[in-house]
Amino acid sequence: MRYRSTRGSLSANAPNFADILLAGLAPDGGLFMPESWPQIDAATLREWRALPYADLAAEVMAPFTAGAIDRDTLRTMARDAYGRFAHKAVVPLAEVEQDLYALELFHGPTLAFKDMAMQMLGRLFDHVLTQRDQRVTIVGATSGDTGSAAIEACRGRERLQVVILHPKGRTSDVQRRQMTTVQDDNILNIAVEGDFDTCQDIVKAMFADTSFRDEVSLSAVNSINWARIAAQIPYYVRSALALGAPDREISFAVPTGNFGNVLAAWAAKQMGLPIRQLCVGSNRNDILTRFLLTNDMSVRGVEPSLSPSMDIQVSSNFERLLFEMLDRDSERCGSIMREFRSSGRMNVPQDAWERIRTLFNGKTLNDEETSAAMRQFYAESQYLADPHTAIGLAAGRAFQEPGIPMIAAATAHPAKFPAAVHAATGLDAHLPPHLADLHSRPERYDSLSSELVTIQNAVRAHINR
Ligand SMILES: Cc1ncc(COP(=O)(O)O)c(C=O)c1O
Ligand SMILES: N[C@@H](CCOP(=O)(O)O)C(=O)O
Repeated sequence: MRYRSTRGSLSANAPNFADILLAGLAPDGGLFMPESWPQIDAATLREWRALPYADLAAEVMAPFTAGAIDRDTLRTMARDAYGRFAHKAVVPLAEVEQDLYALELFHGPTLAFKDMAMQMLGRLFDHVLTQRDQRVTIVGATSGDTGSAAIEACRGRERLQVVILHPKGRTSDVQRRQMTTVQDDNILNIAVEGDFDTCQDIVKAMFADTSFRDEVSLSAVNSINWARIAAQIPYYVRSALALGAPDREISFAVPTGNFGNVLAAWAAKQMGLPIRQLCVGSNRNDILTRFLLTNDMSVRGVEPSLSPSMDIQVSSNFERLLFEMLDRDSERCGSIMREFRSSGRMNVPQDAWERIRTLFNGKTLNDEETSAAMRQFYAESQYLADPHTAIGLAAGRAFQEPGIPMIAAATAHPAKFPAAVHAATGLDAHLPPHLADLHSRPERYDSLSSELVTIQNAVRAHINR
């Protein structure tokens, strides 16, 4: 499989999976996309019903890594990665109401769906870097969950230096401590004055600064890296098969921020999974749902909410969908994205917007509605949802159709957001034993302004120490 940028054409020496894993972002500022969509036929899908999760993940990812990493190597990595998960099904489905399911993606080491991909990414980086005898510096932006999952997956790996930028004071205490209490030498945490978009902009600016990018061998673990999306596709396949696909249609609801998770669901549809609806749930940072309703993609300031991991305005992965909806016209895609960057407003052509509307529905919940949904799911179904999951479940319920299972992505464990859970339900959500002493562990992080050179110097100092 070869890859191309959303802002460029497929060149003769187009990169393979290993190349794009290390590159993170395309040199022209676009996002990498596979040259074509692998197809899975119904007979194959039926055969996959019997596979354990790790083996299924290797099958689903193999066409994307073809030519760079073989199926057996992927399977070994996946067995190792998912063997550490706390639930033997890895991604269990809980029926919350009739035909409304929670797909629990939070049984990994850091209790959020990010572990699903990140546990694979840590191993993929190690494999490719060892083969090439190289080292890279990963700089990641987090609104709370990507950071700890990346740190957990990469800590102690000698070919990786990891710098994670989080918005100062805007994550939950549990989320911050999961990052800042890790003492491994190859990890640096920076609390940045600003919001998640500020952190994400800094990462993109570092990629645009080609001399810095080359100096530190910059790479990415955010969902701008296609490898993240590829590793998030298998759980959509697994859960749909568990409820009868490919012999019936399934719908998904996904709480959304950077648009990576729901894009993985859409990719599964491209590959042949019979997905009927894709519903996105937003908090008050509702740029995506506003766009779906009115074709208004205009950036407003990021506002703090009960679901801090979704406090995002610029949803990076939307560029991938736009590219497809423009029939892979990379010139048009690039010019729309550049204009969006300078004006804060995206002019999506009406026909592309209409195509997107046939695929996606959106629902926004403010904090009161999120709390009410958490309370209601617990009172009526004894399902304790974290605020992000509650938004996904509520969005799913809003668009349910009779006889079609609606699967909502349960993206975080309630114990990551104890204050919000307690306020909504009166319950205390306890951390599992491996994190039970989290609040007494010493923290270590730098606090810095959002100035690009300041952060670049901190990255240099970290890798040259
Ligand atoms: C718990 C949780 N739910 C939902 C999201 C939104 O996912 P995405 O950014 O892939 O849209 C995030 C962050 O990305 C998250 O951490
Ligand atoms: N919600 C994320 C934000 C970054 O998203 P990513 O999927 O692009 O890494 C977080 O928790 O950090």
